[in-house]
Amino acid sequence: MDTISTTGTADIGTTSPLDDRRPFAGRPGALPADHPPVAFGRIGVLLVNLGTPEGTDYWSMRRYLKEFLSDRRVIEVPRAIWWPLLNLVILSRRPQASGKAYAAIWNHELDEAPLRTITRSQAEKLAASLAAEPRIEVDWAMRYGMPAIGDRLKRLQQKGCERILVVPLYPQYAAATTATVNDVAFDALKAMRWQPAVRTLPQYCDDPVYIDALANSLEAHLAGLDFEPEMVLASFHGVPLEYLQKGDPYHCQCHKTARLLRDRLGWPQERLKVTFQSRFGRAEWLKPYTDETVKALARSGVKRLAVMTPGFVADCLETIEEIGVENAGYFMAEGGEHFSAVPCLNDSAEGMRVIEHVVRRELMGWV
Ligand SMILES: C=CC1=C(C)c2cc3[nH]c(cc4nc(cc5[nH]c(cc1n2)c(C)c5CCC(=O)O)C(CCC(=O)O)=C4C)c(C)c3C=C
Ligand SMILES: [Fe+2]
Ligand SMILES: [Fe+2]
Repeated sequence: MDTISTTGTADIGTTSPLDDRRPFAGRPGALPADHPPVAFGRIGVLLVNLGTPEGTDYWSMRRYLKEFLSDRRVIEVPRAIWWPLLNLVILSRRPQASGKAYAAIWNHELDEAPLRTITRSQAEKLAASLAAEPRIEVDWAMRYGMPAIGDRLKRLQQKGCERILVVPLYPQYAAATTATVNDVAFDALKAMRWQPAVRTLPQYCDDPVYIDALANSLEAHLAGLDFEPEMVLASFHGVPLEYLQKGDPYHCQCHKTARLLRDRLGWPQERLKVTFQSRFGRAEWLKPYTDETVKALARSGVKRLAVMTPGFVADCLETIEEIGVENAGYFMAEGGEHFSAVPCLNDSAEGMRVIEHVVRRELMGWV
C-alpha cells in the first residue's frame, strides 16, 4: 500500500516543493503577503497501532507473538526467567490457541486482521481530510509485524518530509504501548545521517473531542439496542499491577477517561464501571478484571449489560472476540439475558474527528 498523498501527486523525491503559502498566516511570525515563495519541507504523519499476525497459521502467529512478547517494554520479567518460558512453553502452545481466535475474526476479503483494515482506512481518511494542506503526507505502520515503523519513516523522508509526527494510536499512555512505538521510531532515526525532525503524539485521554466522540458513539449505540442496559462497563486492556507501582500513568489515565465520560453523559458512578481485560500469565494485573466482573454481575442478577472499550482506537481481537464473544458467553452462562459490545470509534466520522483533531493540535507551528 503506497503512502497516502494528500496532494494526489506521485513521489516528489527528496527536494522540497516550492510552496508560496504563508506559514503562520495571521499569527506572529507570519511572512508578509509580498514575500517571495519560500521552500518548506513536507510534513509526514505516521499513524501507528499495535500490529497483527500476517496469517492465522502456526508460523505466522509464532513470528508475531515472538516479536511482541520479546519486547522488554511489554514483558519486564528478567530475561533469564522469560526466555526459556517464552521459547519452550508459550511459543509452543499459544500460536495455535491465538490463531484460532484470530481465524474467528479474520477479514477474509482482504486476507488480513481487522486492526490492519481499520488502521489503513484511518490513514486514508485522515489524508483525505488533510488534503487542503498539500505539504502533508500520511502513512501508517505497525509496532509488531508489517508495515514496519522504520521502513515507513524512511519512505516519508524519501518523499521529502523533513518533519514527521509519529502518532501512537493509544489515548492512554502506557510504556507497553506508546513508549515502545516511540522507542522503535527513535531506533530508526539512530541509523540516519540526515534525520527528519520528529514529534510524538502524547496521550489524549482527557481531550474533550475524544470524550465527546465516545459519548456520542455510546449514546447512538444504546439508542439502537432493543434493550436498555442496566449498566455499562468501560473495559480497558490491562497491564501487570507492578507497572502501575513502578509509576506508569496508564491506570490513572483510564480512570480519568471514564470519569470525564461519565460527567459528559451526566451518569452516576455506578452506571459506568471501569474494568481491565486481556490479562496474561499468573501475575496480578490491574483490577477489577473484566471477565470476573461480567460473571459477578450476571450472578448478582444483572440481566442487561453493555461493554465499551474506550482505550482501543480500532476493533481487534481483544474487542471483537474477547468482549463480543468470550465475555458475552460468560454473561449468558451466568444468567444474563442481553449483552452488547459497543464498537470502537474505528474510522467512523466520530473516530476520524478525534484523530484529525489530535493530529492537527500536534502539528501546530509546523503547519
Ligand atoms: C503479555 C503482556 C501484554 C501486555 C502488557 C499488553 C498490553 C497492552 N496491549 C494493548 C493492546 C492490544 N493487545 C493486543 C493483543 C495482545 N496483547 C498481548 C499481550 C499484552 N498486551 C498478546 C499476547 C496479544 C495477542 C493476542 C493473544 O495472543 O492474546 C491487541 C490486538 C491485536 C490484534 O491484532 O487484534 C491490542 C490492540 C494495550 C492497549 C496494552 C496496554 C495498555
Ligand atoms: Fe495486548
Ligand atoms: Fe485477549
